Amino acid sequence: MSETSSNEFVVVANRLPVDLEASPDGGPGVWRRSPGGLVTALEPVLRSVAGAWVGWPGTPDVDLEPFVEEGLTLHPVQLSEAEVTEYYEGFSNATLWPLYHDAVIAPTFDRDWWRTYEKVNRRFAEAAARAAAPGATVWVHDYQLQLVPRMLRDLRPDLRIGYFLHIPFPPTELFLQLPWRKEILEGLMGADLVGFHLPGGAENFLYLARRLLDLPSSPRGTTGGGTIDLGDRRVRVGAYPISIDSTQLRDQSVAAATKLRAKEIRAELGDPETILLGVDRLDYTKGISVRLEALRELLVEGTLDPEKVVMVQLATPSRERLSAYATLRDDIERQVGNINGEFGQLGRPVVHYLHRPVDREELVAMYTGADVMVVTPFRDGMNLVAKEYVACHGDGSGALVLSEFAGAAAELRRAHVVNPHDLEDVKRAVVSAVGEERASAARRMRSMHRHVMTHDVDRWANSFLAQLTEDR
Ligand SMILES: O=P(O)(O)OC[C@H]1O[C@H](O[C@H]2O[C@H](CO)[C@@H](O)[C@H](O)[C@H]2O)[C@H](O)[C@@H](O)[C@@H]1O
Ligand SMILES: Cc1cn([C@@H]2O[C@H](COP(=O)(O)OP(=O)(O)O)[C@@H](O)[C@H]2O)c(=O)[nH]c1=O
Repeated sequence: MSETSSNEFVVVANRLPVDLEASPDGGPGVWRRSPGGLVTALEPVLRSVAGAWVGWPGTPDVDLEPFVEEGLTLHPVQLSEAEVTEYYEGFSNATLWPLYHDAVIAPTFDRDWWRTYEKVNRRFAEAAARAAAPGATVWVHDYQLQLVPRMLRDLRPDLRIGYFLHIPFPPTELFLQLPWRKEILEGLMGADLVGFHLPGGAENFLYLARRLLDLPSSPRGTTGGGTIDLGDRRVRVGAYPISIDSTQLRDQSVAAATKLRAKEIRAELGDPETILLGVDRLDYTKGISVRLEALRELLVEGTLDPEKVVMVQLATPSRERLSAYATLRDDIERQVGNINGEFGQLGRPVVHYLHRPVDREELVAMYTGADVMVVTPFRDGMNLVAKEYVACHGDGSGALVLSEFAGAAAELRRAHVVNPHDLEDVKRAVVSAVGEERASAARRMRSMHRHVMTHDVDRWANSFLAQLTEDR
């Protein structure tokens, strides 16, 4: 243990909240906000307790000392180019990511990738062990680091260790395909508390612990959770649906500057009657192609009028060196081109597509100005975008089309819920969201807004951490 470690609360995640973007001329590089919902959710939580964050700075082969960024102590973990290929792009994002998302594409099982995953998980565990004060609380996050809880406990039995999975925990028959299924479960069993977004994830985990590790559990509460007795200690398991900084978003959405920008955006889009909005990382789990195809068919049939409807699709670049992501980009851009070629006018495309990250201010203005938010993932752990849109519509305006396979659908029940595998269902939901009578649409939105305002990210973190730090 390092003599200087003084952090009472440490978060361990694959990425730091900021990414170092290498400079093409070999200069010092630029720090940018990291992509994805994990950072959106965790950053305000960690800032409020002035904790430390252990993670990869997003660029290979950079050796950095711990540093402080706006009150947060960041502990960079170095990864080589080969480790990025095998641990991050390989085992994390071409094995676990597709397998845990219902095998939407076929997962690859590669023994070298697995060995690198183990090696890198050990490095994260060692970095966390160095960063944590005696008796500290360490919160490990997500599928990239499932072996860390066990490794960290072996190094530092004095710590209290929590683990949270941000993506779905898969149906048991899919998890059973994994050649390293026992090792993963044993890795997670190093935690005092293992958390999932949904009760179904907790139930699947408890079933697999019984079946593969012969560890029976006693049920706890009514949300699929339970307790596994290991003899010398207990592992608690439960569901903790993540959320957003709802108050911050609500307040930002009603600020004069946001309202003005939302109006400007509508004008820049030609003041159409209806703006549909999609906001995603460019990922094959997000179902972007389905909503574009639904739009195309509705235009072909004449159900939607290209003079009156515009769609904005933001697609942040993601995992671009993986072939599945490169192919997806080509496919989406072809679909956008086809719709605009067929239905756009000079200077007035029907689909406005941006393949770059959009900053928070602009994003909130887009949420505020959009009439219908379309969220159609084939599978998604939570989908914070859906909650962010709802937080921005406290006045009852707007409508949400939401896949039943996003974690958020368990809470946002008054959305226009769709099965993204059923194109007719997606079309029906878009039409009903566009055409719904105002008073009825406002009742739906207000009810979802109340839920998001009372179930925010602080509530998520507090409920997890209260359980974690309760007497063992
Ligand atoms: O780090 P990347 O490979 O660029 O990916 C970005 C993040 O994507 C995933 O986010 C998930 O977490 C969200 C918050 O809990 C959740 O709403 C969403 O459904 C998930 O997909 C991934 O789990 C993170 O580790 C990545 O950082
Ligand atoms: C496209 C885009 C998104 N964001 C922010 O990213 C996260 C996305 O979180 P979510 O849970 O919906 O999904 P993943 O974690 O990516 O799987 C959300 O907070 C968005 O506001 C952004 O800031 N800028 C963008 O252009």
